[in-house]
Amino acid sequence: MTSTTFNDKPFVVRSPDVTYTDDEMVSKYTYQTTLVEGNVVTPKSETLYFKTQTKVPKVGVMLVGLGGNNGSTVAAGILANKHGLTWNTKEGEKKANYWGSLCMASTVRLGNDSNGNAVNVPLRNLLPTAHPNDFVLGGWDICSDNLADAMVKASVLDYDLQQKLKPMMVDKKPLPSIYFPDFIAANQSERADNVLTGTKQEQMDQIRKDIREFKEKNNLDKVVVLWTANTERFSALEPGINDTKENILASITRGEEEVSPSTIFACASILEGCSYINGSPQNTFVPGVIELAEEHKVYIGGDDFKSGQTKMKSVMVDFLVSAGIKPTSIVSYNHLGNNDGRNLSAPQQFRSKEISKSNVVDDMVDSNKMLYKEGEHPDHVVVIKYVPYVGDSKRALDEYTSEIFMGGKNTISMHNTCEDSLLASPLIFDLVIMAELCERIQVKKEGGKWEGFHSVLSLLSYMLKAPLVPPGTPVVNALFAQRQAIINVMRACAGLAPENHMLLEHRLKSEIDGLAAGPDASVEAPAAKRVKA
Ligand SMILES: NC(=O)c1ccc[n+]([C@@H]2O[C@H](COP(=O)([O-])OP(=O)(O)OC[C@H]3O[C@@H](n4cnc5c(N)ncnc54)[C@H](O)[C@@H]3O)[C@@H](O)[C@H]2O)c1
Ligand SMILES: O=P([O-])([O-])O[C@@H]1[C@@H](O)[C@H](O)[C@@H](O)[C@H](O)[C@@H]1O
Repeated sequence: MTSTTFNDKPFVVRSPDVTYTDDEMVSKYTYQTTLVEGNVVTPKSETLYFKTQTKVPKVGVMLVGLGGNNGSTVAAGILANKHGLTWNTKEGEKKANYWGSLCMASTVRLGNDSNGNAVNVPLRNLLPTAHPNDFVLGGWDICSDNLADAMVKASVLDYDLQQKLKPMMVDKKPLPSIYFPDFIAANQSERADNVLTGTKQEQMDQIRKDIREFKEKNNLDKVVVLWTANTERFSALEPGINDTKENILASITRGEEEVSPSTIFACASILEGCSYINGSPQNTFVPGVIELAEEHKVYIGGDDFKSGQTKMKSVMVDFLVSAGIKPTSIVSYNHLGNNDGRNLSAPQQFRSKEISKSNVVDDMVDSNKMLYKEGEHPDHVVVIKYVPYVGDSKRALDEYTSEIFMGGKNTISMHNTCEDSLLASPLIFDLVIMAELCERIQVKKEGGKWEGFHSVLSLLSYMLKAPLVPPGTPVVNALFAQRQAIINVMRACAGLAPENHMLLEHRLKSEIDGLAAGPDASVEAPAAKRVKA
């Protein structure tokens, strides 16, 4: 009976297709796909080379909305883990961890040992990745509260832990931010005491200056900027205003009304060469911003953290449809009482969220034309109510009704208490870790030139409700397909075949050669050292 083993040490790949130097690794990879033309199917393969810079840089993270529930919880989480804090609760002592982070707390099957046992490793060990404990955190908020007060106001963390963290957070204050009242709920105005003034151009220039000064003051190799501020209303897409990179920058210079704070933050980040990630549902990435990112070869990713209720929906619908069961009605209700919920109680902000929560089933439904006719889709309703008493502890109630064999019906009802910030904060770590890693990866074809991924970093989709993808490419929402994409790209960079789950070595009568340990299994992996990028 084989079993699984766990190994958290960095590994070295012994292969003629993988070379290591002091600061990079290069893998030769055969990328295999299948071309379908009518009823003719042709296996295709292309030789690609992946080059990964293996020295982990010093990373700064600047959060827009640093003083919010997510922002203050991210700050608290890093400090608690960095200092190895424990704290008392009525259930006993708790210890800081990064649970809920794909990179920091999930494992992947690396392969089998010579006895056929599966060897599982931390996902983050597939390649050298940044560690959140090493992140230098900063950012902006329209509210001037210091992070200790913000943490208390958020009421997310246990009291004893808050008490231990307060001294470390009381001197941390968000930078003043861009505030255009029309883009978020009017009920947010009372907290807007930390705002920039001046023209839109002057405010963008200030944000750019903030990024440069933060990088210089902390001796950083790079900065990643991430929006976890309030959900904005959608921006109207207007030719001449935000349709091209030239027009969006000219619109900012002219002070066009329709340019949102989040779009200005995105442009500022791109112009400073910083990856920018949108954790909220608004359409920050108007066409002009995407063009600007492509021109500057900067990564952008979004939209809207996929943290709890929607994450479960992307699993449930994938399970049902891939089992040949036809969901016909999906009703998603939740109530929450945090400031996010308060902002979402306004119609335009709710509409932004309704869109991102609704589109998550489209790809799975479209994939099965045996269940759904062209254009047919389940009834799908999203309801969000603001109930102050429950705070950050969002209560999600979902009902999935499906048609099954021979006219039967199946109904699945679910109650899911999502501690929203404790589920979203680990995703913020993952988004930054993966965006930073992708900045260190280049790909080329045989005889081609090295280049990065497309500026729209769709590999981040696992963490997001409404994945932004390169124009004209497919959106994948199925959660485990998204996870496997991350794993297999990391495996390709390491020179390893994609995980195919076939396990033929356990399914055939005869042994499969090549499983035995190689001539020198004691080769040490090159230690990943942080130096200036
Ligand atoms: N599980 C989750 O928590 C989850 C999941 C998906 C998406 N989101 C989104 O993440 C965002 C943050 O969620 P939260 O619970 O932390 O909300 P929050 O209201 O507690 O925090 C938002 C913060 O942004 C600040 N802010 C608003 N406009 C700003 C601006 N222009 N510049 C800088 N700061 C600004 C607010 O003052 C506040 O401190 C929301 O848009 C929410 O929809 C949250
Ligand atoms: O849990 P999830 O669906 O991924 O995401 C959450 C929503 O359920 C909730 O309604 C909203 O207030 C949060 O901002 C977040 O978007």
